[in-house]
Amino acid sequence: MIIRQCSWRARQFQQLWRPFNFRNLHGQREALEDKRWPGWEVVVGIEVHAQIKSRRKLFSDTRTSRPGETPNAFVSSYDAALPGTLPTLNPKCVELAVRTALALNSQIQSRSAFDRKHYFYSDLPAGYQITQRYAPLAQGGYLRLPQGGVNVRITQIQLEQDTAKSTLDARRRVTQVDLNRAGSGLMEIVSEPDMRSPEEAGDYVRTLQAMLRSVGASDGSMELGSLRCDVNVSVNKLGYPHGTRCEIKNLNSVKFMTVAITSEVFRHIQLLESGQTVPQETRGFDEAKAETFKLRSKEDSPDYRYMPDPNLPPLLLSPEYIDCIRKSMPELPEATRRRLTRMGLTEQEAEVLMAVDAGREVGFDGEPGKGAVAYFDRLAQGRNARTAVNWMTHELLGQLAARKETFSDNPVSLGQLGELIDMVQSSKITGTSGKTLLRHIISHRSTASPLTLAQELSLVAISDDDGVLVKKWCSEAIEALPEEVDKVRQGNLKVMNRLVGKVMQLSGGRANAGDVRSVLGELLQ
Ligand SMILES: Nc1ncnc2c1ncn2[C@@H]1O[C@H](COP(=O)(O)OP(=O)(O)OP(=O)(O)O)[C@@H](O)[C@H]1O
Ligand SMILES: [Mg+2]
Ligand SMILES: [Mg+2]
Repeated sequence: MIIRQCSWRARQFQQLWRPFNFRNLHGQREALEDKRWPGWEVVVGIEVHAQIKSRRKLFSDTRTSRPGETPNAFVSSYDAALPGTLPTLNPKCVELAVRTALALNSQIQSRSAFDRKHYFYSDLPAGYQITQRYAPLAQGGYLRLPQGGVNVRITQIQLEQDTAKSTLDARRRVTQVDLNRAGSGLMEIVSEPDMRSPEEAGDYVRTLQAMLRSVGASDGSMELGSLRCDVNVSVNKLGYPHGTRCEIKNLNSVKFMTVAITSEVFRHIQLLESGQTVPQETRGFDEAKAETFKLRSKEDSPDYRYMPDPNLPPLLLSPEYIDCIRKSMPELPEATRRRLTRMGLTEQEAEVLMAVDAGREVGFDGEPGKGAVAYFDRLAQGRNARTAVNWMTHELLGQLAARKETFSDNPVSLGQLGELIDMVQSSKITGTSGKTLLRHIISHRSTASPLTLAQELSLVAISDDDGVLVKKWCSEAIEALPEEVDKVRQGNLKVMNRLVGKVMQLSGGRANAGDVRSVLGELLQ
């Protein structure tokens, strides 16, 4: 009885401490030595700006645009900051930010508020950006990294406006401004300085990307600019307090981010080892040189003159509203992984489906996008999950990859692949014919039913109840390949595959490989 009580208490204690299980009593992570910089500890904190995947902008009902669309085509008078225009908050943006906060175990504030952050730059028509620096939408929380099981704590999640895009034309000495992006919704997700290596920072961003996509909040693409990271880096001697941070801006891939952190770490160590101090700076990253460069020092940093926005009332969220969103939350990556393996998929197969899913574009305003996991779920309904995953990963994804196409180009409807699998399972067509049929559907972008196509392409399995046809093809194969026959008779059973292949060729892929093997076996005895 006592033992049971103890283990119950231990479990409770463990659960209570789970978010902080890699920390000491001061809430800090235990320092680990890294061979690349012995004696030093690296500290990274990341500010992520994720574009909210909403149809409309944050405070106007103008459509959001993609990079590459006609410049200045999606701009309302509010987005251009014409005098007299007023903001109206888009509830879809709030909903997607709340989903994100729930997924990050963050406390959603029943009252949050909007501030103006002032600075003058060509990409900011109003001269200020509306943000939530002082009373953010959500505070606290953590993201669990699958590799190593580290929890990165979240400081806060705030809603804010995106800026316009300015491009410098050096030859003509002009700056061109495209207001399409101005006023689109962003979430700033600020992490605590909890990461301890460039690789861990990379894991954090990748895990966050997958989470944002799974809840439908953002496309989360660094390459396309829908996810932008400001990375804060500092170093300190092991066991000492954190050093001075430098913030690196404008990194457009996870790979460059890890390279930038590594080079920044060595720069800090070099400064400190030569007896200098690290000045707090904002820095850029030169991809060609793989090193960071100074943009501005802390002293030059602008005074943003924050003030509450007088045109926007506080944002009040009721517990009922938050509960309603909690109940309609899409499945998070960790839960998907668990569910798929419980369905009988190997971890590797689950990873393949989820990696394909992670690369997808999400739907607008939280609508489900065209995901590989959702496709698989419906394909597996009423069918064997293993059969479904084999067809989906090896055949469908395999054939698409061979054509250098991705799952978002997939022309095979769920109905078509389902029917095709059922035809193979009920031996209406052979597995080989099924693959041929799939290749035909993909290459011709055919929308016809697989049964009709199988008839047109003469792929329907032969009705050979007494096995006369199979026997005939087997005898022909034996006659055509005497050398192989000798080898099989001498006990080299691997060569049997060549005979089976020959029969398949003679039958146009319509013979059943199992039947062929047994008939060949009988004839060669
Ligand atoms: N010593 C440190 N080393 C590395 N990162 C740090 C350190 N101290 C703080 N950070 C990180 O720096 C970031 C600070 O972001 P925050 O948005 O609060 O402020 P900011 O960068 O001053 O403002 P802005 O949003 O205008 O860029 C956080 O992600 C935090 O974890
Ligand atoms: Mg910030
Ligand atoms: Mg910052």
